[in-house]
Amino acid sequence: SDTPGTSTGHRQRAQSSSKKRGVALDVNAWRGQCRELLRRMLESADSEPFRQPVDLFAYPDYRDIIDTPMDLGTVSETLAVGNYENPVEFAKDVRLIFSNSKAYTPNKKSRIYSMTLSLSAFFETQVLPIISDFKSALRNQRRSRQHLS
Ligand SMILES: COCCNC(=O)N1CCN(C(=O)c2ccc(C)o2)CC1
Repeated sequence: SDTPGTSTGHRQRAQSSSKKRGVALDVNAWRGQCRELLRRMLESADSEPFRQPVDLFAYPDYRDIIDTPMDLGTVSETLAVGNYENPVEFAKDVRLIFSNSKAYTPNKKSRIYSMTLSLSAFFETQVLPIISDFKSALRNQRRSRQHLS
């Protein structure tokens, strides 16, 4: 505005969440959304083999094949202590669970591998909007900070 002494003319409100195009653009919303997604996966019977680390006494050759074991309990703990910076890092660990299972399975008809397939199909549909909402919130945040005087 041109009234001397007022600075509202060019300053954007640099809020963490602002309404834009009907979506709440909150750069922190992804964490609660990922916790809820994990909760829904953990309640599914398909996640049973993936809730805890692999028992190396039951599968003694597991580490010959798998370099980086991962499980939903570990992902849950990492999220809870704040060690994921964004939903992309979270999705990378969850996807590691599924790629480990695909690498270890002796054949594509194994029961545990088939559980991986249905669980990962569910995961991918649910995590996509979480990641795209986070990226648009980040773009919006950078846009509004950029114009700050
Ligand atoms: C109750 O869960 C205990 C911890 N979980 C496991 O021990 N496992 C889960 C990971 N895993 C496989 O993805 C896999 C693919 C094909 C076969 C035969 O196993 C190996 C077994």
